Amino acid sequence: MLEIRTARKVFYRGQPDEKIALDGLDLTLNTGEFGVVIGSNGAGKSSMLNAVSGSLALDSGQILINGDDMTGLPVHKRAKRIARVFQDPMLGTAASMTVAENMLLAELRNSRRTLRHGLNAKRLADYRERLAILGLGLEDRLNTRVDLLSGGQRQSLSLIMAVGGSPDLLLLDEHTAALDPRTADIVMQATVRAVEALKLTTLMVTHNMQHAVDFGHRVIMLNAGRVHLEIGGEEKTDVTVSDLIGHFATKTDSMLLAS
Ligand SMILES: Nc1ncnc2c1ncn2[C@@H]1O[C@H](COP(=O)(O)OP(=O)(O)OP(=O)(O)O)[C@@H](O)[C@H]1O
Repeated sequence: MLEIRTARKVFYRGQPDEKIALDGLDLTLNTGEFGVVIGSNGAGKSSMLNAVSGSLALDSGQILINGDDMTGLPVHKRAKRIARVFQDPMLGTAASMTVAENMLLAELRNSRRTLRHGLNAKRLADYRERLAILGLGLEDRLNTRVDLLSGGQRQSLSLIMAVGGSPDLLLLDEHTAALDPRTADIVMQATVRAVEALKLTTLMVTHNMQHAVDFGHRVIMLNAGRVHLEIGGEEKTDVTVSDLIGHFATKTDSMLLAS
Protein backbone atom coordinates (compact mmCIF):
# COMPACT_ATOMS: atom_id res chain seq x y z
CA MET A 1 0.00 0.00 0.00
CA LEU A 2 1.21 3.46 -0.91
CA GLU A 3 0.07 6.55 0.97
CA ILE A 4 1.03 10.04 -0.13
CA ARG A 5 -0.06 12.43 2.60
CA THR A 6 -0.43 16.14 1.97
CA ALA A 7 2.72 16.24 -0.18
CA ARG A 8 3.94 19.72 -0.96
CA LYS A 9 6.87 20.81 -3.13
CA VAL A 10 7.60 24.32 -4.35
CA PHE A 11 10.46 25.14 -6.71
CA TYR A 12 12.08 28.60 -6.63
CA ARG A 13 10.03 29.57 -3.57
CA GLY A 14 9.49 33.30 -3.22
CA GLN A 15 11.03 34.04 -6.61
CA PRO A 16 9.16 35.43 -9.63
CA ASP A 17 9.32 32.02 -11.35
CA GLU A 18 8.04 30.10 -8.29
CA LYS A 19 6.47 26.78 -9.31
CA ILE A 20 4.17 24.77 -7.08
CA ALA A 21 4.77 21.20 -8.22
CA LEU A 22 2.82 19.42 -5.48
CA ASP A 23 0.13 21.30 -3.63
CA GLY A 24 -0.93 19.15 -0.69
CA LEU A 25 -1.30 16.01 -2.80
CA ASP A 26 -3.14 13.13 -1.10
CA LEU A 27 -3.26 9.73 -2.72
CA THR A 28 -3.73 6.18 -1.45
CA LEU A 29 -3.03 3.13 -3.57
CA ASN A 30 -4.15 -0.15 -2.04
CA THR A 31 -2.05 -3.30 -2.08
CA GLY A 32 -2.51 -5.05 -5.43
CA GLU A 33 -4.11 -2.00 -7.00
CA PHE A 34 -3.06 -0.68 -10.43
CA GLY A 35 -3.49 3.11 -10.56
CA VAL A 36 -3.07 5.06 -13.80
CA VAL A 37 -2.03 8.70 -13.41
CA ILE A 38 -2.85 11.23 -16.13
CA GLY A 39 -2.73 15.02 -16.28
CA SER A 40 -1.58 17.84 -18.49
CA ASN A 41 2.03 19.03 -18.72
CA GLY A 42 3.19 20.46 -15.43
CA ALA A 43 0.38 18.82 -13.43
CA GLY A 44 2.89 17.25 -11.02
CA LYS A 45 3.04 13.65 -12.26
CA SER A 46 6.84 13.36 -12.42
CA SER A 47 7.26 15.28 -9.18
CA MET A 48 4.92 12.81 -7.50
CA LEU A 49 6.87 9.78 -8.79
CA ASN A 50 10.16 11.42 -7.84
CA ALA A 51 8.86 12.15 -4.35
CA VAL A 52 7.75 8.53 -3.95
CA SER A 53 11.04 7.09 -5.21
CA GLY A 54 13.09 9.54 -3.11
CA SER A 55 14.80 11.60 -5.81
CA LEU A 56 12.73 14.67 -4.87
CA ALA A 57 12.68 15.82 -1.24
CA LEU A 58 9.30 17.13 -0.15
CA ASP A 59 8.92 20.49 1.61
CA SER A 60 6.26 18.85 3.75
CA GLY A 61 4.03 15.79 3.77
CA GLN A 62 4.72 12.08 4.00
CA ILE A 63 5.28 9.03 1.84
CA LEU A 64 4.36 5.70 3.44
CA ILE A 65 4.75 2.21 2.02
CA ASN A 66 2.85 -0.53 3.79
CA GLY A 67 2.64 1.84 6.74
CA ASP A 68 6.40 2.52 6.92
CA ASP A 69 7.46 6.14 6.68
CA MET A 70 9.79 6.54 3.70
CA THR A 71 9.82 10.34 3.69
CA GLY A 72 13.36 10.93 4.92
CA LEU A 73 15.00 7.97 3.17
CA PRO A 74 17.31 8.39 0.15
CA VAL A 75 16.64 6.63 -3.17
CA HIS A 76 18.97 3.69 -2.53
CA LYS A 77 17.27 2.91 0.80
CA ARG A 78 13.85 2.82 -0.91
CA ALA A 79 15.08 0.91 -3.96
CA LYS A 80 14.54 -2.51 -2.45
CA ARG A 81 10.86 -1.74 -1.96
CA ILE A 82 10.22 0.39 -5.04
CA ALA A 83 10.87 -0.65 -8.65
CA ARG A 84 10.76 1.97 -11.39
CA VAL A 85 10.72 1.70 -15.16
CA PHE A 86 11.56 4.83 -17.14
CA GLN A 87 10.59 6.08 -20.58
CA ASP A 88 13.85 5.23 -22.33
CA PRO A 89 14.08 1.52 -23.26
CA MET A 90 17.89 1.88 -23.35
CA LEU A 91 18.13 2.85 -19.68
CA GLY A 92 17.09 -0.29 -17.83
CA THR A 93 19.23 -2.87 -19.62
CA ALA A 94 22.88 -3.43 -20.62
CA ALA A 95 22.98 -3.47 -24.45
CA SER A 96 26.11 -5.53 -25.00
CA MET A 97 25.10 -8.30 -22.61
CA THR A 98 22.72 -11.18 -23.24
CA VAL A 99 19.19 -11.47 -21.87
CA ALA A 100 20.38 -14.03 -19.32
CA GLU A 101 23.31 -11.85 -18.23
CA ASN A 102 20.94 -8.92 -17.78
CA MET A 103 18.66 -11.05 -15.63
CA LEU A 104 21.70 -12.05 -13.55
CA LEU A 105 22.68 -8.38 -13.17
CA ALA A 106 19.19 -7.57 -11.97
CA GLU A 107 19.30 -10.43 -9.49
CA LEU A 108 22.62 -9.17 -8.20
CA ARG A 109 21.18 -5.68 -7.77
CA ASN A 110 18.04 -6.95 -6.07
CA SER A 111 19.70 -9.43 -3.74
CA ARG A 112 22.78 -7.35 -2.94
CA ARG A 113 24.81 -10.58 -2.76
CA THR A 114 27.57 -11.98 -4.90
CA LEU A 115 26.16 -14.65 -7.16
CA ARG A 116 28.73 -17.37 -6.81
CA HIS A 117 27.33 -19.91 -9.19
CA GLY A 118 26.63 -17.49 -12.03
CA LEU A 119 24.32 -18.62 -14.79
CA ASN A 120 23.67 -22.16 -13.55
CA ALA A 121 20.84 -24.40 -14.77
CA LYS A 122 18.53 -23.60 -11.88
CA ARG A 123 18.93 -19.89 -12.41
CA LEU A 124 18.39 -20.13 -16.16
CA ALA A 125 15.20 -22.15 -15.59
CA ASP A 126 13.98 -19.45 -13.20
CA TYR A 127 14.74 -16.67 -15.71
CA ARG A 128 12.95 -18.63 -18.45
CA GLU A 129 9.89 -18.89 -16.22
CA ARG A 130 9.87 -15.20 -15.36
CA LEU A 131 10.44 -14.07 -18.94
CA ALA A 132 7.60 -16.31 -20.14
CA ILE A 133 5.21 -14.17 -18.06
CA LEU A 134 5.69 -11.37 -20.60
CA GLY A 135 4.34 -13.47 -23.48
CA LEU A 136 6.97 -12.14 -25.91
CA GLY A 137 9.08 -15.26 -26.43
CA LEU A 138 12.05 -13.79 -24.54
CA GLU A 139 12.38 -17.05 -22.61
CA ASP A 140 13.73 -18.61 -25.82
CA ARG A 141 16.27 -15.83 -26.37
CA LEU A 142 18.34 -16.05 -23.20
CA ASN A 143 21.60 -15.98 -25.17
CA THR A 144 20.62 -13.07 -27.43
CA ARG A 145 22.43 -9.78 -26.93
CA VAL A 146 19.99 -7.15 -25.75
CA ASP A 147 20.91 -4.72 -28.53
CA LEU A 148 19.44 -7.22 -30.99
CA LEU A 149 16.02 -7.10 -29.34
CA SER A 150 13.19 -4.83 -30.46
CA GLY A 151 12.43 -1.70 -28.39
CA GLY A 152 9.33 -3.39 -27.00
CA GLN A 153 11.15 -6.56 -26.00
CA ARG A 154 13.87 -4.47 -24.42
CA GLN A 155 11.46 -2.33 -22.43
CA SER A 156 9.56 -5.44 -21.29
CA LEU A 157 12.87 -6.99 -20.22
CA SER A 158 13.59 -3.81 -18.17
CA LEU A 159 10.24 -4.27 -16.50
CA ILE A 160 10.74 -7.91 -15.53
CA MET A 161 14.28 -7.08 -14.34
CA ALA A 162 12.98 -4.20 -12.21
CA VAL A 163 10.43 -6.36 -10.39
CA GLY A 164 12.76 -9.31 -9.71
CA GLY A 165 13.13 -8.42 -6.04
CA SER A 166 9.35 -8.58 -5.41
CA PRO A 167 8.98 -4.85 -4.70
CA ASP A 168 6.12 -3.43 -2.63
CA LEU A 169 5.48 -0.88 -5.36
CA LEU A 170 6.09 -0.61 -9.10
CA LEU A 171 6.35 2.86 -10.66
CA LEU A 172 5.89 3.07 -14.43
CA ASP A 173 7.11 6.47 -15.57
CA GLU A 174 5.61 6.90 -19.05
CA HIS A 175 7.33 3.63 -19.87
CA THR A 176 5.65 3.29 -23.29
CA ALA A 177 5.98 6.94 -24.38
CA ALA A 178 9.13 6.48 -26.46
CA LEU A 179 7.70 3.53 -28.41
CA ASP A 180 5.65 3.49 -31.60
CA PRO A 181 1.91 2.89 -30.98
CA ARG A 182 1.93 -0.81 -31.86
CA THR A 183 5.01 -1.51 -29.74
CA ALA A 184 3.54 0.56 -26.91
CA ASP A 185 0.45 -1.68 -26.96
CA ILE A 186 2.62 -4.81 -26.91
CA VAL A 187 4.55 -3.49 -23.89
CA MET A 188 1.28 -2.63 -22.12
CA GLN A 189 0.00 -6.18 -22.66
CA ALA A 190 3.27 -7.53 -21.28
CA THR A 191 3.03 -5.10 -18.36
CA VAL A 192 -0.46 -6.25 -17.44
CA ARG A 193 0.62 -9.88 -17.60
CA ALA A 194 3.53 -9.14 -15.22
CA VAL A 195 1.44 -7.00 -12.86
CA GLU A 196 -1.25 -9.68 -12.60
CA ALA A 197 1.08 -12.70 -12.37
CA LEU A 198 3.30 -11.10 -9.73
CA LYS A 199 0.41 -9.26 -7.98
CA LEU A 200 2.25 -5.95 -8.12
CA THR A 201 0.94 -2.75 -6.59
CA THR A 202 1.45 -0.39 -9.51
CA LEU A 203 1.34 3.32 -10.22
CA MET A 204 1.66 4.18 -13.92
CA VAL A 205 2.01 7.67 -15.39
CA THR A 206 0.90 7.98 -18.99
CA HIS A 207 -0.12 10.52 -21.60
CA ASN A 208 -1.85 7.75 -23.55
CA MET A 209 -5.56 8.16 -22.82
CA GLN A 210 -6.44 4.84 -24.49
CA HIS A 211 -4.09 3.05 -22.12
CA ALA A 212 -5.66 4.93 -19.19
CA VAL A 213 -9.08 3.70 -20.33
CA ASP A 214 -8.02 0.13 -21.12
CA PHE A 215 -5.71 -0.69 -18.23
CA GLY A 216 -5.60 -0.44 -14.45
CA HIS A 217 -8.24 -0.29 -11.74
CA ARG A 218 -8.39 3.47 -11.22
CA VAL A 219 -7.62 6.59 -13.25
CA ILE A 220 -6.16 9.42 -11.20
CA MET A 221 -6.07 12.81 -12.90
CA LEU A 222 -3.67 15.36 -11.46
CA ASN A 223 -3.97 19.07 -11.96
CA ALA A 224 -1.83 21.80 -10.41
CA GLY A 225 -0.18 19.39 -7.99
CA ARG A 226 -3.33 17.79 -6.62
CA VAL A 227 -5.71 14.98 -7.44
CA HIS A 228 -8.34 16.60 -9.66
CA LEU A 229 -10.42 13.51 -10.43
CA GLU A 230 -10.48 9.78 -9.67
CA ILE A 231 -12.41 7.22 -11.65
CA GLY A 232 -12.56 3.64 -10.36
CA GLY A 233 -14.85 0.62 -10.10
CA GLU A 234 -17.83 0.43 -12.48
CA GLU A 235 -17.30 3.98 -13.63
CA LYS A 236 -13.80 3.05 -14.84
CA THR A 237 -15.23 0.17 -16.87
CA ASP A 238 -17.52 2.55 -18.75
CA VAL A 239 -15.20 5.53 -19.17
CA THR A 240 -14.10 6.52 -22.68
CA VAL A 241 -11.15 8.45 -24.07
CA SER A 242 -13.40 11.39 -24.90
CA ASP A 243 -14.74 11.40 -21.30
CA LEU A 244 -11.17 11.74 -20.04
CA ILE A 245 -10.28 14.40 -22.59
CA GLY A 246 -13.50 16.19 -21.57
CA HIS A 247 -12.18 16.46 -18.04
CA PHE A 248 -9.01 18.09 -19.37
CA ALA A 249 -11.15 20.44 -21.47
CA THR A 250 -13.41 21.38 -18.56
CA LYS A 251 -10.38 22.29 -16.52
CA THR A 252 -8.92 24.40 -19.30
CA ASP A 253 -12.26 26.17 -19.89
CA SER A 254 -12.69 26.97 -16.21
CA MET A 255 -9.10 28.18 -16.02
CA LEU A 256 -9.75 30.43 -19.00
CA LEU A 257 -12.92 31.77 -17.39
CA ALA A 258 -11.09 32.38 -14.15
CA SER A 259 -8.29 34.27 -15.84
N1 LIG B 1 13.52 20.53 -11.16
C1 LIG B 1 12.59 21.46 -11.31
N2 LIG B 1 12.91 22.77 -11.20
C2 LIG B 1 11.98 23.73 -11.33
N3 LIG B 1 10.67 23.50 -11.57
C3 LIG B 1 10.30 22.21 -11.70
C4 LIG B 1 11.22 21.14 -11.58
N4 LIG B 1 10.56 19.98 -11.75
C5 LIG B 1 9.28 20.32 -11.97
N5 LIG B 1 9.11 21.65 -11.94
C6 LIG B 1 7.85 22.37 -12.11
O1 LIG B 1 6.89 21.76 -11.28
C7 LIG B 1 5.64 21.66 -11.96
C8 LIG B 1 5.24 20.20 -12.08
O2 LIG B 1 6.13 19.55 -12.97
P1 LIG B 1 6.14 17.99 -13.25
O3 LIG B 1 7.31 17.71 -14.13
O4 LIG B 1 6.01 17.25 -11.98
O5 LIG B 1 4.78 17.83 -14.11
P2 LIG B 1 4.32 16.63 -15.04
O6 LIG B 1 2.86 16.44 -14.77
O7 LIG B 1 5.19 15.46 -14.86
O8 LIG B 1 4.52 17.26 -16.48
P3 LIG B 1 4.89 16.53 -17.87
O9 LIG B 1 3.67 15.81 -18.32
O10 LIG B 1 5.23 17.67 -18.75
O11 LIG B 1 6.06 15.62 -17.61
C9 LIG B 1 5.84 22.35 -13.30
O12 LIG B 1 5.40 23.68 -13.17
C10 LIG B 1 7.32 22.28 -13.53
O13 LIG B 1 7.75 23.35 -14.33
